[in-house]
Amino acid sequence: MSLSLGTFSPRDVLDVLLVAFLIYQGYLLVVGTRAVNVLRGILVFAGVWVLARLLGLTTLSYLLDRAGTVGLFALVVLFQPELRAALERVGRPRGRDVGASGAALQDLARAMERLAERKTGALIAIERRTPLGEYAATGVGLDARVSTPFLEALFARNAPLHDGGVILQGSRVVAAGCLFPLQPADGTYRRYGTRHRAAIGLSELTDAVVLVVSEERGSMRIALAGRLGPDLNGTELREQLRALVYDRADLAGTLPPAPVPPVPADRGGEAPPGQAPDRGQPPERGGA
Ligand SMILES: Nc1ncnc2c1ncn2[C@@H]1O[C@H](COP(=O)(O)OP(=O)(O)OP(=O)(O)O)[C@@H](O)[C@H]1O
Repeated sequence: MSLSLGTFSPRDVLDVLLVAFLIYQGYLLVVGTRAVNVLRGILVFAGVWVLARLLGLTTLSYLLDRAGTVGLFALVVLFQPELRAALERVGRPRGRDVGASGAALQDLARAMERLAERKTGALIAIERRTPLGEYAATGVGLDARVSTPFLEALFARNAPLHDGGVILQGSRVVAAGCLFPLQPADGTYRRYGTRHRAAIGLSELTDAVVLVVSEERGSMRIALAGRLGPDLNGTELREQLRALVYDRADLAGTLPPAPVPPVPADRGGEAPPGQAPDRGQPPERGGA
């Protein structure tokens, strides 16, 4: 592309617009996921590299040059899930019912309430911009309308697909019995069981809104952007769902985090002074 205005053709404009569109789509794909942090790291790296070149720091520039070449390959490995998600998004058939409706919200919230009342554990991920195809592939593919009885039946004890997570795309249930990535057991949420850590883990790697009903406590919570929110009642759940999914808002920063239970001394931590153990949290377990 020529930089001279005289030779700046409509084709160049199209070229620039397409590149801008691709960059924007890439941004939409990674925003709200851990890839954003990696991108920030790359920007810092690039900044240091430019600075080293400007200042004529030959050894540092040489090292960063070499690291950059290797880094390109490392990026492909590192961003493999995001790259796969991007291709999946491009190849996704159009015209399916991927838009969520108010009726689906009510049915979903009602199902959550009923599951919580009966203390039936449940894990439901709602896809937003990051495609969840790779996680759906770990379970059983479905194509059903979101409805209260259907969701209740999926998680009913002894139901064949009650183990694992369910994935929703808009008003459709697209998979059940799925394996979500577990948040490491040595992280902030180490006192939580695997259902909660799977919810947090998926929300950390994608921008999905992940709902959890605790079998032990009958509580309803939302995991978003790697954080687990507090217990919600039905009204709060509906409000959050409407804002996060059905109005397509980006409220990743506004989800109030759940209080993190103190770590007992026998696990290398101490309860903060004067703080009583939080009996509202899932109890310690021997092995998840
Ligand atoms: N990686 C995972 N992906 C999806 N679901 C999972 C995963 N790991 C565990 N689960 C689900 O969580 C269930 C076990 O939950 P567990 O009791 O360990 O967690 P918890 O967070 O304490 O939840 P609860 O409060 O409901 O007991 C499993 O039976 C399974 O259905």
